[in-house]
Amino acid sequence: MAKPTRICCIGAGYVGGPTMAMIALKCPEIIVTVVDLNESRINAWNSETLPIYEPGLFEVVKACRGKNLFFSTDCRYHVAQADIVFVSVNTPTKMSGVGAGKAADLAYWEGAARMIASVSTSSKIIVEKSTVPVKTAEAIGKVLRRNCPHPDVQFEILSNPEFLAEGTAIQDLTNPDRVLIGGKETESGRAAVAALASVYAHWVPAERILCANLWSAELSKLTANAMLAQRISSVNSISALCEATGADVQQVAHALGTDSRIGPKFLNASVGFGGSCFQKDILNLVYICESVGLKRVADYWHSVIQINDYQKHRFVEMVIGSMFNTVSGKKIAILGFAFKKDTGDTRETPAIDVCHGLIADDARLSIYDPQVQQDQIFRDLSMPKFQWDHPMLPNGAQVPFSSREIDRTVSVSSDPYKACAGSHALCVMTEWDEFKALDFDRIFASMSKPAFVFDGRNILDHERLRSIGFIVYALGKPLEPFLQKQ
Ligand SMILES: NC(=O)c1ccc[n+]([C@@H]2O[C@H](COP(=O)([O-])OP(=O)(O)OC[C@H]3O[C@@H](n4cnc5c(N)ncnc54)[C@H](O)[C@@H]3O)[C@@H](O)[C@H]2O)c1
Ligand SMILES: O=c1ccn([C@@H]2O[C@H](COP(=O)(O)OP(=O)(O)O[C@H]3O[C@H](CO)[C@@H](O)[C@H](O)[C@H]3O)[C@@H](O)[C@H]2O)c(=O)[nH]1
Repeated sequence: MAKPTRICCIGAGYVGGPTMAMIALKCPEIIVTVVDLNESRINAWNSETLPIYEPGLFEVVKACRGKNLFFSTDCRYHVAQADIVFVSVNTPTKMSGVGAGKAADLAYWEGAARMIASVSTSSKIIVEKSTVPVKTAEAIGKVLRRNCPHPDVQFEILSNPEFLAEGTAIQDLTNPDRVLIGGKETESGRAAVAALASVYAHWVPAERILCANLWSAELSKLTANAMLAQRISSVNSISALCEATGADVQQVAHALGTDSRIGPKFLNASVGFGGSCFQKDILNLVYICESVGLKRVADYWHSVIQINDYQKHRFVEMVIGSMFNTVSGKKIAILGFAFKKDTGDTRETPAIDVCHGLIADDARLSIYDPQVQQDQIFRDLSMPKFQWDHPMLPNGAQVPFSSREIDRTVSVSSDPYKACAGSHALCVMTEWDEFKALDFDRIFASMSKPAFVFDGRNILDHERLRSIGFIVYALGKPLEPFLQKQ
């Protein structure tokens, strides 16, 4: 293929929007259009308030929007025009039927493929940007070929998984560790890989553009997420042992991380990992292993999720146990609801499970997050698991708590001091920088006594808090006498 001049991306979400904005910024001669069925999302991309919060994103979008970057709901038209079609639709965990609770739901992907086939009158490169099970390209190829009415139209499918993390998307896209492109080992496959590589070559050094076969690229993405999550579960499991023995998980992690074979990143003990990817992708990996008869391998990766669930339960038990085994009727401030700092995304945030655990014990929660709105928090707390990633499905599955129960027990505050006033305890759920700068003398004075801090992210100055008078639980750190079981 000659140098691509028109790119269309199906799916204007956390991946499609930022990745296409970066391509448009770096490749001014390419027309990039991001399409989505969700009209309000597209309207937001065309407005001054983008649909996602991501540091630096607005500046990139503003620099190209209306020049070579466009957002539209006219999916069929823009796909038909494109040389390269990225598919960046959601691939959530299946909620029902075969593989429910584990397998990836490829319904959105298949819908996109059928649409591409039906509107294409010219050959195209189709790029899997979504995270998909290994061998998806084969299935999608069949859908494309069987549904396209024009026999001359050829589709070359590439796997080009995305490794950006939310909150640092623009940084990650500007300076990626690597760009991975998988393609068929045929002449046309290699040509397609070269065409896509030429897009990234506008700003990514050649040695960081890795080429692989299709199945290796697909599997690398699932494995990368599984291994990142595995590091967190490993250090989180050790955080429990630290509390039991008087070791300090941050000191242990530092000692481990200075071994150049281990490295220092992704060793921060936490209340648990969240986000739309880790759990979903590990469950998908587990399902694939089970499907090919590798039960021992499936069990190994499943244990990463089990430890993550254990960590969240352990945190709830610590809160309730420390507060004399009951939080019934007690106000507890929840600082942070997003799954990590610098994002407003709440998908699979550990805060949901912790809040549910506390509500089950009849606590009254007062939640503050600088980027998450009240309606989102209420939706998350009254929604069944996995429903968050099915934006187009009607409601219906069973909810853990009714909306009425959530209304009765939860309030959301736009001011952290109001959230904490009158509370018995505050729980740090997200590592927002602004929490470190709060006036804890003022907060302590406004709280019931004994006043507890449960730091699920280890971001606060625990010694200072103790000197103010707080009882402090710091995850994976030696327990102060008040918190030790007799
Ligand atoms: N969120 C991340 O940080 C991240 C990072 C790397 C990879 N991924 C993967 O990328 C994919 C997309 O993730 P996301 O977070 O951007 O999801 P998202 O839910 O934010 O966005 C997906 C968008 O696709 C749209 N869509 C679905 N079907 C469509 C169709 N047939 N036609 C047009 N639009 C359609 C939806 O309306 C939605 O706006 C997933 O497979 C995910 O696992 C996500
Ligand atoms: O040492 C750590 C690092 C992270 N986390 C938590 O792990 C979760 C995930 O964090 P992170 O990986 O930074 O964010 P994501 O946006 O979920 O990004 C992951 O998932 C994306 C989607 O597949 C991939 O593209 C990225 O490479 C991968 O890092 C969050 O809850 C973090 O708080 C920890 O608890 N301890």
